[in-house]
Amino acid sequence: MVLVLLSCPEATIKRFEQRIHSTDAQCVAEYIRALVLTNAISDYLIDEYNGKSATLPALLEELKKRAGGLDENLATPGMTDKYPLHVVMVEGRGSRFLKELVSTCLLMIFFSVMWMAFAAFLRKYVSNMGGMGPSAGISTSTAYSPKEYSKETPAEKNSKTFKDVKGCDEAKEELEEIVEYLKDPAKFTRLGGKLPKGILLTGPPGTGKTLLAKAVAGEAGVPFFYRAGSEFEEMFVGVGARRVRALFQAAKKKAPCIVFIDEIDAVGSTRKQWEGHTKKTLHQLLVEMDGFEANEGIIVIAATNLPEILDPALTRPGRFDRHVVVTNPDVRGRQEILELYLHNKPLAEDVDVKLLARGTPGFNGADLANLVNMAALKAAVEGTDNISNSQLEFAKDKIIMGTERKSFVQSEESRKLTAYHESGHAVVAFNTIGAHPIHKATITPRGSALGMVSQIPEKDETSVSKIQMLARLDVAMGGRVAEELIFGAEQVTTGARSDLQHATALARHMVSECGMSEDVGPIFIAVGEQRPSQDIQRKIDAEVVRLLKEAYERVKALLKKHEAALHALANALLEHETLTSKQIHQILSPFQQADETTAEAAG
Ligand SMILES: Nc1ncnc2c1ncn2[C@@H]1O[C@H](COP(=O)(O)OP(=O)(O)OP(=O)(O)O)[C@@H](O)[C@H]1O
Ligand SMILES: [Zn+2]
Repeated sequence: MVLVLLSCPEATIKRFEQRIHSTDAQCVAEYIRALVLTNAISDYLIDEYNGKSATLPALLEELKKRAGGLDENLATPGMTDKYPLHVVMVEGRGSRFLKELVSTCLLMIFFSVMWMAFAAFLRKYVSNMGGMGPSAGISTSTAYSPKEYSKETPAEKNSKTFKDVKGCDEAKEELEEIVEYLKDPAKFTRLGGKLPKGILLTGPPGTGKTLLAKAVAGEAGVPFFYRAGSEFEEMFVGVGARRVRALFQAAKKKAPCIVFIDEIDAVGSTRKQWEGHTKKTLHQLLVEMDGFEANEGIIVIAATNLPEILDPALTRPGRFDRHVVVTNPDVRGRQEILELYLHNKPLAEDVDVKLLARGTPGFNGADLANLVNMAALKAAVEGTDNISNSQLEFAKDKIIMGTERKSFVQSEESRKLTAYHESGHAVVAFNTIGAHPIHKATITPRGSALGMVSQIPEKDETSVSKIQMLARLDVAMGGRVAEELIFGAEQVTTGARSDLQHATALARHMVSECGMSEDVGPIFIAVGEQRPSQDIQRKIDAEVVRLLKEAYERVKALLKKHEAALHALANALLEHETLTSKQIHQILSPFQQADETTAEAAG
């Protein structure tokens, strides 16, 4: 039942007479009450009685009493506000009307919202096209129009300088000249200087290419226009080209300035030529590059991780003809980057940035920034006043291996097996000439690994000797051999899969790429490239197997000899879970000394 409060008796009358609500007794009563309140009852009665209204006053009196009590003024027009009429709508035709009303309203609202959303989408899309012109009736001031670009003067906002980029001194040196030019183009060209229009920064992701481009703009104090190549990619033909045009129009107004196009391979790759609109975008970019003089004060810097797939048209003289390589930082660079991000953070006494830099080979600038950030978060969560070595180590391991799986329940046998496996790697590394020093061993599961032994090279390696390669093979075998030695050949697990994968790849590399097998000879056969003859392939396979088997045998002999050390280390790992390089040395050194004295005694 729905109760509706109406202060308008006319509506009640109308609705009753249109028979759109129930006609049960209660409703009839309300109808009559409304008739009385509006004085319409008199007309009604006159009609009913064919104009005979003799009985009217009496009847009226009676109805008035029933409808509104005995108030004399009740039927007076204008009193309805004082006496609002409550209409009771009973389930049935009345409620159906209400339902219809509500559903019609809802439908109307739904369609209006849909229409508005569609209109907004259309507006945004069309305006993104970079200006259909006022004839289209849509504003051209979009994120990509020259107007917006010129509003964007990041010279003030972009406070990056060369001080914020570490570990790529050579790249910085090469860009120094550009900074000098941008500071005062007139002076530079007066002295006969000639500059490239376009510079291509190449190198792996996260090495600071974007940062470097920003620093050039920051050093010279000129505006920096940033666009990612993918932003020029659009569904509609011509949109990308228009955006390129808008970008250069804006840049010309702000010269001297830097235009930076990140991931230029998104528009300039040879692999995308079949896509018509990408071709148009690339063409527009070439037109723009050719369209300004080298001394106009615009330097276009583009970045890519994949220079080899770039369309040669882009790298032709007069376009991106200067290439600057930004490499992953070496150990000194890593230390500088770590110091840069750590300098404003409180550090515990035990933090050794140099060691941390040594322990992060392969990390790029972005990884190192991330490492420091993660360690700071960890310190905050643990509520310590400063960042400690263990927090930095935690962050490093997390980046290398994924998150520690502390909640992971491991059976005691599995823990024991992991402890011997990792100790196997460590004991071999400790006793093999050419192996990297051990940095840490742990049996805390992390990512997909149940444990790990990490080694740190003493310095960055540019080339690796055969003896070092063989040592790596041996260390990789250490885990599996220890499992077999302690638990028996039947009990070995799949845990050594990645060790074997690594060892096999290494052996193949030695044989087919580094000329480290006499049988195969000094030949280079890159995987997947020219197919060697079947004869050579057979030899390579045989040599790979031989190297692996020999390593296996060497390690077996070594671990048998050092079995006591293996037990000691495994037990320590089971007890402490993680051992530092110092602890490992303390455990293993006495055994080594004992071996030496027995050897001397025997000799
Ligand atoms: N050499 C470096 N010195 C200082 N910080 C760096 C360096 N390299 C990277 N970073 C940090 O990593 C972040 C990401 O680097 P950036 O975006 O410049 O790398 P990129 O080479 O352009 O990567 P991508 O190729 O993925 O675009 C930077 O904002 C900065 O915090
Ligand atoms: Zn292993």
